[in-house]
Amino acid sequence: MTSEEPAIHAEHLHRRYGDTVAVDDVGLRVAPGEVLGILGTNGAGKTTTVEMIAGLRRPDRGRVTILGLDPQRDRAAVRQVLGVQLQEAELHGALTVSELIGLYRGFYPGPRPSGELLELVGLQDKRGVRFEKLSGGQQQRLSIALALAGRPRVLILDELTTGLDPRARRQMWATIELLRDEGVTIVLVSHAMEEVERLCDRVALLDAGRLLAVEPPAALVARAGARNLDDAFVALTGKQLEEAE
Ligand SMILES: Nc1ncnc2c1ncn2[C@@H]1O[C@H](COP(=O)(O)OP(=O)(O)OP(=O)(O)O)[C@@H](O)[C@H]1O
Repeated sequence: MTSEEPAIHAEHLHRRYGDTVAVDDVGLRVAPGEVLGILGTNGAGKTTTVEMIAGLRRPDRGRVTILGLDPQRDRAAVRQVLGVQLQEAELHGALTVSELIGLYRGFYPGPRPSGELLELVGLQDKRGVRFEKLSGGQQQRLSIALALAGRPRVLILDELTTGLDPRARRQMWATIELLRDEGVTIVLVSHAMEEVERLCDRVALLDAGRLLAVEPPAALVARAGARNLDDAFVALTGKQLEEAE
């Protein structure tokens, strides 16, 4: 980490649902241009954490800034710099791919061209197809294109490639690499070790709402005395990470 201002700064985040403590005192600093992976078993608190970072869920305690802005208080300004793809996007099913892309591009002053967005997610030949007629994987790819419409400087992706076929998954990785080269700061919630090892500068390990470690993948493997990230995850959490396909 450098001493420059972090792109994302989360401090002491805490969130409870009834009796369940979903996120317990989580702090993260993500440097500009960094790709941070968030790994954890089902229910570890990954989605709640990224929703709080994105300003979509209010923390019970703690604070977040994105490029120095408060995602709750400075909503309009944050919307201009942040792209978010969440697990289950709710989009208007009767609108076509082109219409949805046009709608989202309209939110931003200098949006990415439609053709470029479609190419980034491999949906060039689906322009005229209604959202409800797309396959699950295609809907997911469209939600990623929509997250990229405003050329975000910070991007939050919740399970980027879960449910995608191998070809679409590789294409999505290439897209992330391209955005990384453009200097976009990316938070990537993932269940796929190969994805995390390939794309992420550091990995945040969440378990039962608590942050166990934030380190480069290789450092986590070394610290756990493991052979690979899979084994390191088991060694550090005592749990097996199920691949959510
Ligand atoms: N809206 C909600 N109401 C009640 N409990 C919730 C709600 N959302 C999440 N939880 C609980 O909070 C905990 C953390 O959930 P969260 O979705 O953040 O985990 P996750 O790591 O993203 O899980 P997954 O890998 O399954 O997506 C879980 O125990 C979950 O059951």
